[in-house]
Amino acid sequence: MRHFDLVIIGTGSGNSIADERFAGWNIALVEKGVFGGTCLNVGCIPTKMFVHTADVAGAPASGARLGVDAHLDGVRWTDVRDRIFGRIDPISEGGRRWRAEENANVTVFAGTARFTGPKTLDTGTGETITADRFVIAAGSRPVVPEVADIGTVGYHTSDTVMRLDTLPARMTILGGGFIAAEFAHVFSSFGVRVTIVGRSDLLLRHEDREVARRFTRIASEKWDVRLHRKAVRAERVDGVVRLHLEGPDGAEVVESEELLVAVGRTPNSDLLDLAATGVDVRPDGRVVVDEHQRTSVEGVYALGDISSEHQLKHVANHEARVVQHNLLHPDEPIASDHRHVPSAVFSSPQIASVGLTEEQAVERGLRYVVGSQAYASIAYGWAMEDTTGFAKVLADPTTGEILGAHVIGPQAPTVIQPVIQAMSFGLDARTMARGQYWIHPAMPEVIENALLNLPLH
Ligand SMILES: Cc1cc2nc3c(=O)[nH]c(=O)nc-3n(C[C@H](O)[C@H](O)[C@H](O)COP(=O)(O)OP(=O)(O)OC[C@H]3O[C@@H](n4cnc5c(N)ncnc54)[C@H](O)[C@@H]3O)c2cc1C
Ligand SMILES: NC(=O)c1ccc[n+]([C@@H]2O[C@H](COP(=O)([O-])OP(=O)(O)OC[C@H]3O[C@@H](n4cnc5c(N)ncnc54)[C@H](O)[C@@H]3O)[C@@H](O)[C@H]2O)c1
Repeated sequence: MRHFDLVIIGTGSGNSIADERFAGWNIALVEKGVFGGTCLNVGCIPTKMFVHTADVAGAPASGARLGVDAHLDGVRWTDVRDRIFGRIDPISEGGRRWRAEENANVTVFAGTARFTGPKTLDTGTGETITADRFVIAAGSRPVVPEVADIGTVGYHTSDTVMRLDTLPARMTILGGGFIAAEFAHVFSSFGVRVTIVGRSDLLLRHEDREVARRFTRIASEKWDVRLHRKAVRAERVDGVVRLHLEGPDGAEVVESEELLVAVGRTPNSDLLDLAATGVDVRPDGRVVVDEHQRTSVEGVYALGDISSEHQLKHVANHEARVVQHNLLHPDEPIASDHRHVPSAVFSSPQIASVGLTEEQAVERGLRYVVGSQAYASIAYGWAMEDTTGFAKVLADPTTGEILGAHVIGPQAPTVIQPVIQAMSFGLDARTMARGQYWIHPAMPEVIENALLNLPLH
């Protein structure tokens, strides 16, 4: 049985660990799918390439009210798709080849890994290996809900929907979270009629409620948004998917050519037989790790979607850097910093968030004040004639410590970054607002004004 210094399971964020400092280590990489993981192949990167294209496709429609009459002649779907994956696929293949052929100390196994004993791994290629150390970076996969006959209709998930052969006339999206919001924007901008079916009362319900309400209202004006619905059965009749729902008004059916399932992602821990090596797993499937990303077994680390409460690439990258350090310096381990994890939804409008929502501040019994600012009342937002965007900041009324920030509107993921910086480095709201120049008339003035509007003592 071959023995390695280190085995890394998953080539998403795990693939970044083995840099030149590991040149003297004998390393195995095990990957069951496409090299490079979710973000590169089916996640952040292609979705944002589609989102940018959708923003361009949507621009003519928004020009008329500013006096610019433009017309969208069409979207060449297969050209868009092939341009995007024509750029992505070679990166994935190049990364695989580099590891497999040019890294003398790395062996790549193309198989589904599974533990068969303590620090003993079946690589799924016919070879079982052992190692002193393991990194479990096997990510997550889309959940498919229990809806009768859903398996028979040829539904899509985010793994497959970006490679459709043709654009459907209509698309039903089951789920009301990140993926639903982003793909609704993409496909509707390309001319697809979108219906979103959600279980709860709001889209993006984990966002600050005011933001989720605003987004749900805007979404309902563009898309057919059906909330408080339970999908009970699916069927495909003459090429049309019929999704049977139960809702406040009883039974109803939504018809479309394609169904996209986007109801969350589950950690891939169940594929790994982790009990065989003694690694503890939570009831929700996440691998248990401490602040140093160490699992319950000495020398075995986990990172990213398989262990984190945040299924976000910047978190997985951060944790990979922590694991990298701790592998090299096990006696001086560093801890992951999960204090202020931001996130963004690249829909239309865009949303960004960091820290506590108002609901979380209430739940925790914290004293807080809110400063809000509409985009319409800062110069650039006014110039754009934006009518729906706003930023809100939550702070401690006495110390001015920033507790959270939520932005919905143009460039939200960029506009929020100074608040992430302030929170990370302990800058209070007053100092942040007054202690620096804010370029006039730039979009971050929406943050400056939200800070100035905080009723601090
Ligand atoms: C559509 C979509 C859009 C997204 N957009 C964003 C975004 O804009 N911003 C953001 O921050 N995050 C985004 N995310 C989330 C982000 O992609 C993930 O949080 C991140 O990629 C997780 O990285 P990871 O390394 O933990 O897992 P992954 O990148 O998923 O890597 C895990 C790898 O392990 C492999 N694997 C699994 N099981 C086994 C096994 N048993 N044996 C061998 N190999 C195995 C998998 O094939 C996979 O390649 C998006 C996700 C999706 C689905
Ligand atoms: N921009 C980004 O950072 C980005 C983009 C896409 C995905 N992601 C990551 O990927 C994860 C998965 O995305 P997602 O949108 O699938 O999950 P999500 O957790 O964001 O949203 C899932 C939604 O589906 C709803 N739902 C669950 N079961 C349902 C059912 N049976 N019927 C109808 N609705 C149901 C939930 O209430 C929730 O609103 C996200 O949580 C996020 O961490 C991030």
